[in-house]
Amino acid sequence: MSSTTVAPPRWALKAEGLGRIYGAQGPESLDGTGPDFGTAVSPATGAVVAAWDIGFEVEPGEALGIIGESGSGKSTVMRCIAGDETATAGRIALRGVGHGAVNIRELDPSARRKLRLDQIAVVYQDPAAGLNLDVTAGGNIADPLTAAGWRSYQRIRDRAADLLRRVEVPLSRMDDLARTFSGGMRQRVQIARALANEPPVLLLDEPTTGLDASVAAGVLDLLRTLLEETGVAAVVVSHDFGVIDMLTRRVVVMRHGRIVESGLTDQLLEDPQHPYSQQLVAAARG
Ligand SMILES: Nc1ncnc2c1ncn2[C@@H]1O[C@H](COP(=O)(O)OP(=O)(O)OP(=O)(O)O)[C@@H](O)[C@H]1O
Repeated sequence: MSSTTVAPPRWALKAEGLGRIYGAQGPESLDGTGPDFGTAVSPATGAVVAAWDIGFEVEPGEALGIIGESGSGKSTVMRCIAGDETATAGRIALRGVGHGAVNIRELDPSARRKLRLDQIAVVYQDPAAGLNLDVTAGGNIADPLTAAGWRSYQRIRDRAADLLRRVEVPLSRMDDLARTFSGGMRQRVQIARALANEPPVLLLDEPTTGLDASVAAGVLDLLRTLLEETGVAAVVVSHDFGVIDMLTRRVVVMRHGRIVESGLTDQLLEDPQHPYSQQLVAAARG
């Protein structure tokens, strides 16, 4: 008897031909845009081709970096994967959804929102985007747990305490409002909340950009440890090669909405091929 069972893919997240155009859709908006033309704005229609033909795979336990200057489209890619906005082209698949056979871009909004409970978590640059500052640290972590069906008050509290311990926030602060926390502490609570339901995919958008250098270094250290320990598939968006170097194994370089180069982070830092990557690496070296 033949079996039609499909083996699950190795990757946890795959993007293929992903695109997001603001304004008129269609080929006439693509012409004259991208790195070769030095602009993401269509000369014909004025549409902004924020991201086009973006593709990559991320395996469990692996972190992929997306680097590029402001406006290159990296946050757009992340927001399309997170479901914060809708891609206008391409395919996004998760191993945890139909063994990767479903294009989650085509799910209805409520099914898409549900993925944020147990499949994809996001850490935003601004902790206020990922936390309710008028709720306690413990309450912020309890939120995704109760949304995912946790009911026992004690179990939720124990889990929140566990997570706070992991991100090195003193347990004595568990019942304080997030608003009373420093920037670095808020970011740690946001990370704890993102990890609460053990999502297979974690998206980090400039996770340390708003922090003082010494505080950022501590958060980066924590993230590196957590990425190693949890086996999560992570995408790290940053304009800073220091962050990408510390957290990721592979990287894609974006400019004017397109990928101009991709490869192993170490190799790309050592020997960038595209002139734009060379420029970014030279800038990072000071
Ligand atoms: N809602 C929108 N409407 C029109 N254009 C937009 C919108 N959001 C983003 N863009 C444009 O899309 C392009 C890519 O923006 P995006 O935020 O993804 O870049 P980025 O590389 O993440 O930059 P930054 O680091 O500054 O956030 C930019 O030209 C931006 O102006």
